[in-house]
Amino acid sequence: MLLAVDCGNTNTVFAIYDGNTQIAHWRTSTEWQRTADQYYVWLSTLMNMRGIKADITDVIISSTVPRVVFNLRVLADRYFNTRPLVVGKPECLLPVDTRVDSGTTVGPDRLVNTVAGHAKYGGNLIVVDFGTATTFDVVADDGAYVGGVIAPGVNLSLEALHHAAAALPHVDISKPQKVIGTNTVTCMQSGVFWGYVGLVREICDRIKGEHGAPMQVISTGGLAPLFQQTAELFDAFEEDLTMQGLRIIHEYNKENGTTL
Ligand SMILES: Nc1ncnc2c1ncn2[C@@H]1O[C@H](COP(=O)(O)OP(=O)(O)O)[C@@H](O)[C@H]1O
Ligand SMILES: CC(C)(COP(=O)(O)O)[C@@H](O)C(=O)NCCC(=O)O
Ligand SMILES: [K+]
Repeated sequence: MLLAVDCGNTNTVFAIYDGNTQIAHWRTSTEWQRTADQYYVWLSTLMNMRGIKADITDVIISSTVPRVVFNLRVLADRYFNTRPLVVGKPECLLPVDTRVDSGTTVGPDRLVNTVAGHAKYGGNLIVVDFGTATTFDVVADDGAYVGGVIAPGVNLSLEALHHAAAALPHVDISKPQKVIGTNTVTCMQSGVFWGYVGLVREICDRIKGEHGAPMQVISTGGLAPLFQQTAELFDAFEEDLTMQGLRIIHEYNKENGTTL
């Protein structure tokens, strides 16, 4: 079985695959200090609760937080006796090209989203991932990652207002019924929610204009369901695009004989 780990700046998701089938997934907060032993206690408890036998033979990791990779490597080595594939490392092959400025780093989550988007929807895509940051990944006709956009995340924007202004409280995001807020909380929610709807629409329109071919827009990430209610922004919603991509990349490396 495969253990796939998608580590974002806020949350880390672990998923277990038996072949192409996802058997379970669990989410924990991202903390670079967490040790391999701590991960294992947490993971094995959840696996036992679901009656999943721990016959993990392979591990694949995508992490936007470089520091957590060390302990995840130890987890794979100590408890599953395997060397993990780490997306972004030279030994991890990708089934798509990356065409960006030389010497630049692309977030592994964006590469993984590109792979999954291409596998399911072909080329000419914009993948919008509502995570800690909101990323727009542009997938070319042939499935290559050719760049994109990084915008401050939805919760990050609300937190920034709260931290910078003494009278603005911590507010959870939700879709306000009206644009005109009648109290501080609904004013802030309106600014971020409707501001975000505008941001997504404008960025996608401009990407489509520059790209010069019709494109499909796919949404994913923790806060994507919130914007799914504004249906006209997206052609499709994928709950776990990054996980799907990790499974595909693992399979690709197996088929292409990567020995780890
Ligand atoms: N179901 C949810 N409801 C509300 N907020 C959520 C939900 N899931 C995730 N979030 C929040 O959305 C943001 C992005 O989450 P996530 O996609 O897990 O981020 P990342 O991949 O960057 O770690 C975080 O601020 C997180 O707290
Ligand atoms: C843009 C990101 C911070 C998004 O991370 P996330 O919101 O998933 O935690 C991450 O993809 C990253 O660190 N990227 C490196 C720079 C780049 O992709 O160009
Ligand atoms: K993201």
